[in-house]
Amino acid sequence: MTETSVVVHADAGVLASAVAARLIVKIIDAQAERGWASVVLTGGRIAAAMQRAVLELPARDAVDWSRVDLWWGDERFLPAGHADRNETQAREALLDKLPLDPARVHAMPPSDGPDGDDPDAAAARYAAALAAAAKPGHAELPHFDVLMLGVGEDGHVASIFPEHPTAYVVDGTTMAVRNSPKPPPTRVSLTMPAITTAEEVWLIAAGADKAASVGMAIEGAGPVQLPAAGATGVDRTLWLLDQAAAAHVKRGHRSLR
Ligand SMILES: O=C1O[C@H](COP(=O)(O)O)[C@@H](O)[C@H](O)[C@H]1O
Repeated sequence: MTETSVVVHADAGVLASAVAARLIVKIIDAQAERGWASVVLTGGRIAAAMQRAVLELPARDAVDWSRVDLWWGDERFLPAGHADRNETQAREALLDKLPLDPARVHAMPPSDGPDGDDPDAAAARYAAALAAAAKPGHAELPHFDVLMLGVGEDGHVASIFPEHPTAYVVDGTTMAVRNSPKPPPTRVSLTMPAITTAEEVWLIAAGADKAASVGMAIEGAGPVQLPAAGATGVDRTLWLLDQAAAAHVKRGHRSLR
C-alpha cells in the first residue's frame, strides 16, 4: 500500500528549490543502488521553476547525468521546438545545460515528427519506446524511480482531464488526447495505469488557484472527477505544495516545512 505524505512549503520559490533538492537526492540514491535512475518529467509553471532550481544547486554535480533516463508524463502535440511543448520548456530550463546521454532523453514525438500530425501514431511510438526500455518479463514499462506531475486548476494531471474520455482509460500505457479542455487541444499522455506503476509519484502544485482541486483530491475525491486523486505511486505518493495550494488541506493531513 502506498504511503501518502503532504509537505507544505512557504511559497512557490521554496517549493521549487525543495523539490529540486529532493529530486537530486532521489537520483543519487537510485544510482548508488543500481547504477542508473529513471525520472518522468512534467510540464507547467512550477515544473519549470523546479527545473531551473536543479541547476542552481551545487549537489547537481553529485549526479551522473549520463546515467539518467528521462521520460515525459505528457506532451502538447505541437511541432518540435514549439515554446509550448513540455520538452522545449525542460530543455531550455535544464536539460540543455546538463551532460545527459541524448539516447536516454525520451521526448514524446512532436506533430512534425516521424508520424506527422497523427497523435495516435505518436502515442503508439512512445508506447513502443517504453516497452523497449522495460526489463524482459516486466510487461510494457521501464521502472520509474520518480514520476512528477503538475496539478492543473481543474485537478488534471499529465493530460488526463476531469470527466474527459482520458479519465476513463484503464488499459495501455500511452494515449492520444483530443479535445483537451486546456490548450492545445491535441496531446499525448501516459495513461493512469502507467502513471501508477512508478515507485514514487510526486504531485507538485503552487498557488491559490490550485487549492480547491488539491484539497478535494487529498480529502478523497474520485479519480474521474479529479484525476490528481488517482495518481499514486507504488511505494510512495508525495504531495509537494506551497501554502497557497495547501489552503484547503486539513491540518492533520500535512507536515509544514
Ligand atoms: O498542460 C499542462 O498543465 C499541467 C499544469 O501546468 P501549470 O502551469 O498549471 O503548473 C502540467 O503539469 C502538464 O504536464 C501540462 O501538459
